[in-house]
Amino acid sequence: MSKKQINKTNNQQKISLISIMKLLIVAATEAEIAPTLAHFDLKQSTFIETEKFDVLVTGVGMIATAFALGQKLSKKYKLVLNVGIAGSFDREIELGELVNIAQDTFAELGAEDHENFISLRQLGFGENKFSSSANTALTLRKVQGITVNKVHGNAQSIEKTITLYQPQTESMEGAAVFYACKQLNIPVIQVRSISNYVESRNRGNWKIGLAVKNLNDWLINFLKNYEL
Ligand SMILES: O=C(O)c1cccc(C(=O)CC[C@H]2O[C@@H](n3cnc4c(=O)[nH]cnc43)[C@H](O)[C@@H]2O)c1
Repeated sequence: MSKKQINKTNNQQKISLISIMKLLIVAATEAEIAPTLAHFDLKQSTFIETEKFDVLVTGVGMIATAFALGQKLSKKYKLVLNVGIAGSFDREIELGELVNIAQDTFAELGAEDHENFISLRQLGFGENKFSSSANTALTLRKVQGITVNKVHGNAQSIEKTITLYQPQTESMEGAAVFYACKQLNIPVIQVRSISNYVESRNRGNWKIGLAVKNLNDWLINFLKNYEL
């Protein structure tokens, strides 16, 4: 075989290896990852492919996330990284702090029983709590999250949710990403930047700009150091 043919074969092998070992970044909105896309000179789109990683922008909420992952998640990804902003129940976590969501629970899946709530698990319909599963070493605070359809903004419902789950954070997608990755046995991590406290709704208190900046500073650094 000539030197040229050997190089060609090696390049083909490299390309096929890359295509089966990629990282998939999952975010709900383009706004949450816009600085990272700009940094790597990537055009905004709902699905972006690069040599090292792909980016999937799902839309907000569990249904949009499940649909988008149903379309794009496959065994060619060796790791899924769910990123975004989130609310915190825990006042020890500062606004703008990044957290590693170690466990995430579908908080609203179940049945009301008068004043009480019966979880999906208690009803006997399967698990409602899912875990981050990657070995990737992250030096971020590990927290327990919940995933909701309806962002909390009422003192009474916040109290009930704290009693039920003792959560530290909430998002609208995390548990759906963990669930999809578990179905395909793909390692997954979720990193969120805290934009607001979970409290009686006061949008003026949210620090979205700070949370998005800190998230993207971290993500750009992670991607620069990420090896296939
Ligand atoms: O208004 C903006 O400029 C803006 C920029 C980037 C993102 C947003 C969002 O509203 C993102 C929605 C996204 O945020 C998560 N999130 C944030 N706080 C909470 C919360 O307290 N409870 C639940 N989810 C929260 C959620 O995952 C949404 O997908 C706006």
